[in-house]
Amino acid sequence: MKLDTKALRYLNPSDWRTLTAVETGSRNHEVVPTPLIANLSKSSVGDVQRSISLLAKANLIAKVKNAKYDGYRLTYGGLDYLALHSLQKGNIVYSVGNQIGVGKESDIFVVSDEKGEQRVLKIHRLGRVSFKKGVRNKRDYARTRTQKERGAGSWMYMSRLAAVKEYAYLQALHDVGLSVPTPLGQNRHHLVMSLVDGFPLRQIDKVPDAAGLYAELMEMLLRLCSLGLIHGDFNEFNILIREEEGGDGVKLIPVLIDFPQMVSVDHANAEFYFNRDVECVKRFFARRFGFSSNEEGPFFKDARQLVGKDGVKRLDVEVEASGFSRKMAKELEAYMKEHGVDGDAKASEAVDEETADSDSQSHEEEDDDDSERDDGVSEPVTS
Ligand SMILES: Nc1ncnc2c1ncn2[C@@H]1O[C@H](COP(=O)(O)OP(=O)(O)OP(=O)(O)O)[C@@H](O)[C@H]1O
Repeated sequence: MKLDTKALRYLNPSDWRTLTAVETGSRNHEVVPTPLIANLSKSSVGDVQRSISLLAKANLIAKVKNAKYDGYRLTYGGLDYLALHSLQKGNIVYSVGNQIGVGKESDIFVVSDEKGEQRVLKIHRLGRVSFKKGVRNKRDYARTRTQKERGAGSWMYMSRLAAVKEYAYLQALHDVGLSVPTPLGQNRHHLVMSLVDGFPLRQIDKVPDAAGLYAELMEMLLRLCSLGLIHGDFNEFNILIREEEGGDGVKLIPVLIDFPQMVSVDHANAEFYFNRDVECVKRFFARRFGFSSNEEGPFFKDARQLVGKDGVKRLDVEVEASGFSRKMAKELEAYMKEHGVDGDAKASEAVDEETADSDSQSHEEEDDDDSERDDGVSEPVTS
C-alpha cells in the first residue's frame, strides 16, 4: 500500500483534531456520525466541515452511507498519518523515503531522522487481505457488529497489537544483546528501527563458511530458548546478513528482523515451533549451500533445560509485564489463526530449487495473489 505523505505538511491543527476525532469515534462506531466528529474535535462547525472535506479528499477518511445515518470512517491512510505525525513530533521520523518491502502483513519504508540518518519504518497491516477482497466491508455493513468485533477484532486494533508485540520483543532482545535492529520508536501500527545494512539470507547464494553460519543460527535459536522464547518463524526471510570487517577478514553477521509468531517456551505448541525453526534452517542450508550438519538436533527437551539457567532473564515473562500482555498475545494469536497468518514458514518450505533463484520476487508475488493465505501448517495443539 502506498504511503502518500504529501498532505502531511499542509494539515492544520483543526485538521489533525478532526482526524483524531474520527479515530476516537471509530473505537465504538463503525461509521462515525458527523456530529460526533464535530463534538470530539472541539473545533467550530465551519472548521470541522472544512477539515472533513479536506481529509476526505486526501483519502484519510472515507464517507460511508450507513442505513441509519451518514458518517465517516478512518482509512489506513488516515491511521498512517496519525502514527507518522506522532513519530515526527517525537523526533523519531523526519521524512519518509522509499518503500523497500511489501510483506503479507506489513509495508517497509526507509525513513530518516532530522540529521538524515536512515532508519526503517515498518507498518503493520493486518486485515488488509480481507479489505482487498471486500469481504470485510460486506460483512461490516450488512449487520451490526458486536462490541468485540468493533473493538478487539478490528484491523486497526490488530495491526497495533502486532506493532506493540514486535516492538516489545525488539526492545527486550536488543537489551540482552541479541543481534536485532535497534528499536527507535513505536506508535499505533507503526514501528521504527535501525536500518540493517545487509540482505535477507534468502538472497545469498554463497557463503565462505556455511558450517560457521549454521552454528551461529542454531546458537541463536538456543539463546532465544534460554531467554524463554521460541521464534516460530525463524527462516531465510527473517534473517538479514550483514558484513563486518574484522581482523581475519570479512565476517557475516546474522540479524534477526521479524517475530510475528514469537511465543513463550511454555506455549502449548512451543516444541512444534522450535522443531520447525530448526528444520527450516537445516533445509535451507542443505538446499542452498549443500551443507548438512553431522550433529542431530538441537532438541527441544535439551533447549528447554537452558531456560533461566545461570540467572538468565526470562523475556517471555518480561515482555508480558512490559505492555504486551498475555491477553493481547491471545487476541493477536486468535486473529492470526483465523486469518491464516503464519509468517513465512510455509513459503520457505514450498520453494524448491527451481524457484529459489528468483526468490525475493516470487515471495512478493506470492504475497499479492495469495490473498486468502491458507498455509495449512498443522499445529498439533490449539490453545
Ligand atoms: N531493520 C531492517 N533493516 C533493513 N532491511 C529491513 C529491516 N526490516 C525489514 N527489512 C527489509 O524488509 C523486508 C520485509 O521485512 P519483514 O520480514 O520484517 O516484513 P514482513 O511484512 O513480516 O514480511 P513477511 O510478512 O513477508 O515476512 C525484509 O526482508 C528486509 O529486506
